[in-house]
Amino acid sequence: MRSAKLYQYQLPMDSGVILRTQRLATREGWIVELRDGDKVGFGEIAPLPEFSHETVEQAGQQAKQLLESWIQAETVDLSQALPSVAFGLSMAMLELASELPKKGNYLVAPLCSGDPDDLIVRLNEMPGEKVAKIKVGMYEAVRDGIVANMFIEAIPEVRLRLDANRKWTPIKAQQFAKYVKPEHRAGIAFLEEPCKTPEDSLAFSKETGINIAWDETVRDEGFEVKAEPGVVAIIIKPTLVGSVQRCMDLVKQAHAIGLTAVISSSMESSLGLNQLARFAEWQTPGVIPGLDTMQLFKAQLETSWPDCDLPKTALSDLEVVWQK
Ligand SMILES: O=C(O)CCC(=O)c1ccccc1C(=O)O
Ligand SMILES: [Mg+2]
Repeated sequence: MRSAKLYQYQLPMDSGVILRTQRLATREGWIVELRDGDKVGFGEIAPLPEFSHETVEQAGQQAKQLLESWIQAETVDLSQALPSVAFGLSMAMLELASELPKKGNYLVAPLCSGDPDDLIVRLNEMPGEKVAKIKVGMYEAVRDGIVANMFIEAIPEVRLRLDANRKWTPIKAQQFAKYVKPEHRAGIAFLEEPCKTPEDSLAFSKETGINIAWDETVRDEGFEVKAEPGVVAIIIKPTLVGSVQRCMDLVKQAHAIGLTAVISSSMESSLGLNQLARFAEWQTPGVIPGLDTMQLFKAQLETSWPDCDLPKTALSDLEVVWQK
């Protein structure tokens, strides 16, 4: 006997969270709960403003329709579903089928969006591989180059993941590269999406010898995983990409040609983030995921994130907006 519930959540965010052009004061989304006999599975559907093409309302609408068919039918076709809906529902189905392993990779790449000194402290405390993620392209390219150089000099074994989110023109990207000494360029594991177009990013990598990774490009229409000079990784943000199956296909294709696949957050609540940590441990073992986004919230939801002291809202405190 199947039953399902859709909960609505709103969680307060840290005051400094800016997404592209807007401040994100509250994170909003839906949690699905699927039950079959004594089995249960949860999933989070949370379109990210400025990144997802669908709104929270559209995702909620579609989730209700698909839940309706899940109650009635054996299988539900998620191939045409909105990415956030496909991800949340497929994750709930995976958990319901007891196919999502319990063990998670909570050793995330510390994200530096503020004071570089904080990051130095966190990196020194980090066991094993010292991987950090730094946003670049927000201020002067020259400043970004100096910051990257400083990190590599301070922690010689560091593996930086820099993320320009397609902000630079070829000239700006060159200005950045000029400040990273050639002998330090290996300290950059990769630079995500340096330029406004993939072509410019490929040219940048060729000219500078700095490895790059695709993130936005993975979500471009017609994207295919292929070997390209200078490209070493693809970033997979499941909420923006789609179903668990689609994400697993991407990981498999990346591995087949020797690329690193990095599972990354789209600012899911602690419930969704925990599932991503489990998904990352399962699908990309040994690779540090990009999940250091709990610090951007002021509250957790249902599942605790390791070592996080933020107050927690239980699912039972949320409004159930649909159930069958
Ligand atoms: O990838 C990570 O390490 C953290 C997640 C992250 O950077 C991010 C999170 C939400 C939306 C966009 C981005 C981004 O890649 O810029
Ligand atoms: Mg990015």
